[in-house]
Amino acid sequence: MSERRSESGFPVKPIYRAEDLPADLAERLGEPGEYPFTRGVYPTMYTSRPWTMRQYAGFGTAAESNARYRQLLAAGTMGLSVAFDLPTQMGYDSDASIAHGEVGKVGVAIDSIEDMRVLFSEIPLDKVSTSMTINAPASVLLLLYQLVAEEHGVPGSALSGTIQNDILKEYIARGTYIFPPKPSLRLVSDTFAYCRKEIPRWNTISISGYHMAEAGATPVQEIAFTLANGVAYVRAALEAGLNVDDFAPRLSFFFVARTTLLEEVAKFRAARRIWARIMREEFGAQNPKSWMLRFHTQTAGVQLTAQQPEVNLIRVAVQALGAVMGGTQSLHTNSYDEAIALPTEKAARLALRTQQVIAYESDLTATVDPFAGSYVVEAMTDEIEQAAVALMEQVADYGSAVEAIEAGFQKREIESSAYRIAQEIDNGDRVVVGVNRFTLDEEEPYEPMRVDPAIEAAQAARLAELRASRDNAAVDRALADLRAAAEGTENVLYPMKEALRARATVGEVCGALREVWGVYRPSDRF
Ligand SMILES: C[C@H](C(=O)O)C(=O)SCCNC(=O)CCNC(=O)[C@H](O)C(C)(C)COP(=O)(O)OP(=O)(O)OC[C@H]1O[C@@H](n2cnc3c(N)ncnc32)[C@H](O)[C@@H]1OP(=O)(O)O
Repeated sequence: MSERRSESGFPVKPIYRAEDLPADLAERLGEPGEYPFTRGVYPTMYTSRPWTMRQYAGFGTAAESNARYRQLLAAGTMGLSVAFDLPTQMGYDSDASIAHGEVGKVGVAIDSIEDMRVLFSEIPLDKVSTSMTINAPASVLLLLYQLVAEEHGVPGSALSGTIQNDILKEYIARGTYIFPPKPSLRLVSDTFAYCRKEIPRWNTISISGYHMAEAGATPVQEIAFTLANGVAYVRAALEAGLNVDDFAPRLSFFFVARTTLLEEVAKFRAARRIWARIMREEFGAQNPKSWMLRFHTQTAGVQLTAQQPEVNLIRVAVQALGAVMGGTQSLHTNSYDEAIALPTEKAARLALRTQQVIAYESDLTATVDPFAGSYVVEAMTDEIEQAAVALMEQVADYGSAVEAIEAGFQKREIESSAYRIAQEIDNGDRVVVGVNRFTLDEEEPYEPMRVDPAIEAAQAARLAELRASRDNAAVDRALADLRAAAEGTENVLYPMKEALRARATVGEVCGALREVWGVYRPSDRF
């Protein structure tokens, strides 16, 4: 049999022994909840509270998504995770010509405070933590959330949640960027500063490797490029005059969980250790919370198959086990039909049930970091750590993650990994059950859920009504204030909030910033 290799490309030995453990294992491990956090960020981990079960959802109108969130909460989900449609993610209103055909497709369409009000209607914002997958316009959606919470009588100090707000990986892998890197990083730093004062429990960013992994990154590339982006955000915030311990405790991360469970557990442990060291040693952070890498995990969508979709239930369970054994803080388990279309209600429920079985029927919440001391997992943790640190040094050789992005480095590296994976699937070296082995002659029919195309017209009508009923002169004045702040150095979130309160739309606010900051055009070196 040919030599087995891990996803990161290292040989995997048939047997690991005590001699594979480092001599200083105890030091590398530390205690749970203590530096370097190899064993997890909290001393008690799931023995006192399981991870947050947080299912990413959103489609169609705000009213439809609100109904799905309430179903999820009733089914036992512990936090919300909002998916926005592409026009919202790109900072365009539903009636913009560029939005045509995309309204409400991959997430919910949000144009103004009026949609946001509907989205969170009858949801207790002082109790539920809400994650919003929004990047270039992250500050805009966060302020809309805060405005709606204030209407519910919930102050910013009582809000908890996360905005993805990770623009650098958009340039590398996800694609929903608007502005060039420099003003984008300024917007990120402004958001850090704003949240520290106004919404102190908010996780201001979710520095994400997930999308790079979906694009083909290996586990080592995933954590190295993500942590390198993290370093770039920290530097930008320091350059903007913030103190490291004032914002670092609220940085969070987001990774994938693949079916290669052992390597994934090692990856999570290695990532925690690298980040702790960088924050303490390189940036001199004093607050232990600044050293903690807290992360959300999503099971690997790219590994799901349209063929025999029920098999995905099994894949997701294996992937979720890896996330839990790796110490995730929050988890989304994919629905088995996600490779085909938006999840149906039943599929979404089953995905959540997968987490509940792990949390409440298995013994994984009874003890912390079950793989500690495992010959293979400890060896893999060290191996991934070393390789990721070496790759981060390659990024640093460009100056920072930003210059490496501009030179196309991360994208090229990820693409060559993706090519290797595709070749292995094609030639059968990589087994994908139901696709290149154990196939059926005829697939069973499956009825996917579809979004009603009529919602585009409905959103456009709502917008026309909004523009007719608001004080447009007040909106223009507020947008002028926002532009002035963007031209200067004042924190843009304060005038932005006033514009949104006056019912400026997401598209208008982003449009005002586009006028000042311009838009990013990727170099053709990619
Ligand atoms: C693919 C798709 C796309 O491309 O469109 C996407 O991107 S989907 C992307 C979707 N992304 C997401 O959904 C991101 C989700 N991310 C998050 O929720 C956050 O960033 C997170 C990873 C830090 C998790 O936050 P969380 O609130 O759920 O969980 P935490 O671990 O912070 O726990 C909540 C509170 O309980 C406390 N707590 C928890 N466990 C313990 C314990 N064992 N002992 C003591 N305290 C504990 C924490 O300190 C915290 O309090 P306190 O707050 O007071 O400290």
